[in-house]
Amino acid sequence: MFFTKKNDKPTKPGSVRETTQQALAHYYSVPEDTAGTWLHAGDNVVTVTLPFCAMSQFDALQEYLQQALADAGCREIEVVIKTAIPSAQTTHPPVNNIKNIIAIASGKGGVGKSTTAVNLAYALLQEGARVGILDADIYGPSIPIMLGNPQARPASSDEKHMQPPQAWGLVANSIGYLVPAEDAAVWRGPMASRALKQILDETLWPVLDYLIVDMPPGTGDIQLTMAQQVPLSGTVIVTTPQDLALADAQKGISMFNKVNVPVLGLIENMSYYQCSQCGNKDPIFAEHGGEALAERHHLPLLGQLPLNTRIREHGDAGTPLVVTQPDSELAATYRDIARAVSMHLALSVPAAKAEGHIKGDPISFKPV
Ligand SMILES: Nc1ncnc2c1ncn2[C@@H]1O[C@H](COP(=O)(O)OP(=O)(O)OP(=O)(O)O)[C@@H](O)[C@H]1O
Repeated sequence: MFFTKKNDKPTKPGSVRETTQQALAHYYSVPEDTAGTWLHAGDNVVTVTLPFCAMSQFDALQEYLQQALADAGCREIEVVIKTAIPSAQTTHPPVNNIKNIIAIASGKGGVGKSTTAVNLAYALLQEGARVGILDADIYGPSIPIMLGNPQARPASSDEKHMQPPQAWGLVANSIGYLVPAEDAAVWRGPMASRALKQILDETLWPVLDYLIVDMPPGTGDIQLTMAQQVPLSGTVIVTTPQDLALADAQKGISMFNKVNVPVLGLIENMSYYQCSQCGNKDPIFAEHGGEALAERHHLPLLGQLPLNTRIREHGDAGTPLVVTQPDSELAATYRDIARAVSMHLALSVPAAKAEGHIKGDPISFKPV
């Protein structure tokens, strides 16, 4: 896939810039012109500024580029790798301090959308991005429990704006922090979407590369209104491999297409059961469902996650797996998906022309 490392190397000799450009294009399977826009070649230093987060690959990428330069006879060149994530263009005005809002959606309930949203948010954080999460699941907010801070309350000094709670470096806001569950459960559609917009606009978000929005399940009026109200850079659809979930995921794709929100790809959750004792993989639902759906819509399958007891246990305990077991194979899979989401957004959605909405310190915000 486009976000994984290739084993063979280009051998053509050339200047520092040309060699680095070719090697970088090869490493990420992108056109050379694209790789060229990420490069600055100075006298003895080449600086690569990636428009996506991929911190776990920095060492390997640096070594790969250095080797390509050495092979081309360019010696003693320092390779510096950085990340600068741009704001993607959106049809609606952006939210202060947020570069990109990515919705995590599913046509069907219970497919693991919230679990995926939380672990993906931490995986993006581990890949070097600044990340927040917004629980838009007004009727069933589960993010506070999954972050282990259901008692947290956003602080407010002016009764108008909220300082979002934090958990392990992730800033978060949720209707679950603000009103008792039984109150929100009886809200009608317009009130629920107004509440979401209000939380989004009235939270004092620090500068974020990505705000992950955990959408309510389904493709009804509420979801449609929310998708229209929030300036989304893109959406990721979570599905399981069964036919029923796939049919609903298809409806989700159509809904976002209708409101012109780019669908960045699919994540197949519970792709197979993985025994926690022996590691054996068993496709208990169905096989290749996500792959087929992705192919049909010309979308990337951004990753596949197993049905694994540890994922559920960590979600229930409020100790997200990616945070508490960062060295596990599962956490590495979430990071692969995070890099794929970030890279796909950077490559497929044009960057905004200006970033006037990035103001810095949220304390300096003027009341709206
Ligand atoms: N890959 C997985 N392996 C094991 N359990 C999982 C996995 N993904 C999610 N779960 C579990 O499945 C249940 C439903 O997950 P989650 O709440 O994330 O789904 P959802 O799609 O957000 O649900 P809702 O539609 O209610 O918002 C939870 O108990 C969660 O821990």
